[in-house]
Amino acid sequence: MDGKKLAQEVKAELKQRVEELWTSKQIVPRLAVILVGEDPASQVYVRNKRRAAEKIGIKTVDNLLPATVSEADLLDLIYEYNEDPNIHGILVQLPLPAHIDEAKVTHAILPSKDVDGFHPVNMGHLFMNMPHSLPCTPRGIMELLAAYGISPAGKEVVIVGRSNIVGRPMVALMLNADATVTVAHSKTKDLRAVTKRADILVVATGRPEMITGADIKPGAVVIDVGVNRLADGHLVGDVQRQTVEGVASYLTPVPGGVGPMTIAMLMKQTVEFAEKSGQDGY
Ligand SMILES: Nc1nc(=O)c2c([nH]1)NC[C@@H]1CN(c3ccc(C(=O)N[C@@H](CCC(=O)O)C(=O)O)cc3)C=[N+]21
Ligand SMILES: [Mg+2]
Repeated sequence: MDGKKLAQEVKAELKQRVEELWTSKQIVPRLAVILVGEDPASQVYVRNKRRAAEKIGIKTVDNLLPATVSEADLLDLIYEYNEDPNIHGILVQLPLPAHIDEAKVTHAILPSKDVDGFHPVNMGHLFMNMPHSLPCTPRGIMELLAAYGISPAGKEVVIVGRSNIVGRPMVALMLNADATVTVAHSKTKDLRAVTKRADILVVATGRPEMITGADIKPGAVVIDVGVNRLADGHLVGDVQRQTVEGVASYLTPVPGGVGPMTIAMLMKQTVEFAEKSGQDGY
């Protein structure tokens, strides 16, 4: 499944919506991005986001804060953006340094500006099937499936990983799409028995190539969320491509699968927030 190509199509559509927003309301979508410290992987993502935004016509306001920044100063910056009517979305790149409480920071973002969908209010709305903002990676996966004509309705969906960023919101999205959902994780007893049941398998563990051809049902759709940089510099997913390719009906590549869709969904959500701006709260 070609996430890179679909992401390009999504971004081309967004560019048009951004132009229309300017023509009709003179609004330019603005996204505040906050990156703390100098983690090289995070810098790559922030750069990719900025590049994508520029092409679409979204303005990004980048904040590169030193790893030593205090939690209080970081919170103050978020409060400023919360109040600023020209900022439609706020993204704090995770992970944060150990001395900063990630929950406190993500909960400080106004839910209506929470482009990542990590705020408990947004997570709660998502689980009740009345979403305002959706976590970008799970949303990107749903759009990828839809683009390939794969409906989760009535399917056995197995999600490996239970993170707040991917696994848990993925449960809600799949349930909202009428799938039968199972979540496996590091304490699951017979992982292979569980993954082999899946019609659609979503793997988000951060463990390089942990899922092999022997772990999946023939014809399964396999979504690989992993982005693992190996010591030799090359990138692998959580799924072993060589052994899974021949068994699965569809597989998302790494790179070029879920990653580009994540960025496209971040852009989409920013545009949606800008389109809603000025309307009554939600
Ligand atoms: N608040 C927050 N929101 C996030 O959405 C968020 C975050 N923090 N912290 C880090 C993770 C990771 N993440 C990725 C996004 C795009 C690619 C991506 O585009 N990957 C390319 C390859 C890029 C490369 O070469 O390294 C691909 O898969 O083709 C990867 C990873 C978003 N995250
Ligand atoms: Mg885990």
